[in-house]
Amino acid sequence: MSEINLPVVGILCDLEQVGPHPFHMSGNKYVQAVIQAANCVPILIPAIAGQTNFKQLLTLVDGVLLPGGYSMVDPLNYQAAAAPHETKLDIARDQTSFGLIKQAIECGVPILGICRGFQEMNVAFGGSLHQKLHEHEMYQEHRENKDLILAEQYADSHKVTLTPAGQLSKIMDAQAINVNSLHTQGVDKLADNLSVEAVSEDGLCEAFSVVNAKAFALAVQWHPEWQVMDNNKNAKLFAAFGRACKVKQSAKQTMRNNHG
Ligand SMILES: N[C@@H](CCC(=O)NCCCC(=O)O)C(=O)O
Repeated sequence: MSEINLPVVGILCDLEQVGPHPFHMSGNKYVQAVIQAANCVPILIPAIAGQTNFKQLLTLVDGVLLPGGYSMVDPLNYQAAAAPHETKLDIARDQTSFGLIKQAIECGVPILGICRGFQEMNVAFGGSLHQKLHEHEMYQEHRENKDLILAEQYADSHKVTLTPAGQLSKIMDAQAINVNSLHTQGVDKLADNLSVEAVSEDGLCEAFSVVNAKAFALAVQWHPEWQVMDNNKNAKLFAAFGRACKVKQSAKQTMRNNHG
């Protein structure tokens, strides 16, 4: 019988076409990481953009997880040229994410961004992305080889150096870690209110925190949810996120007790 008073984490969905119908969905590895590594209860947040009252929705959760996703963040969101027509986009997720991010930071709700979620947080605060890192000679290959089995796609791919005395370095108790890499887009201009927490060997920003955030507000370009319980550094990241969600839950309970 699981504990009955665990914090609740909202996981943002993709809006994906399955046959003739659009579905709101997210990957099981994110759900499992919230359960096993953050010790929280996962619920899914539909990508309904303008139909969402973000303030009301955030009263229902103690934390927000922005997971990865195969679609690209629409470059029109950061005033870049329109993506080629064959690009897989998810406008509904983009718009829902941007609203969630800003409201979560405003309300001091812990937020963890992963891969696409990391990119969304940068864009939400006015940053921009390289649309195709592999077309820039300064960057190494950051995409996965989709011909390989999943375990090889999500295997460690390169090293990142953690910002000394940064939040991530403290959480992970490390100066550098090896990470997997499954992304086409990457940070170009980092938003002004974000602080670098990790950098790849080629200089690409791979993690950041929100400056002066009221609560946990971190994002990473890699996939810490992948077999998280077998990776003690990534497990520490989710555990820190879970602890922050527990603090938020307790604060909300205190508020309810004091105000009826
Ligand atoms: N589409 C973006 C982000 C890449 C990303 O999130 N990949 C993982 C998708 C599958 C998963 O959730 O593990 C880009 O390519 O930059």
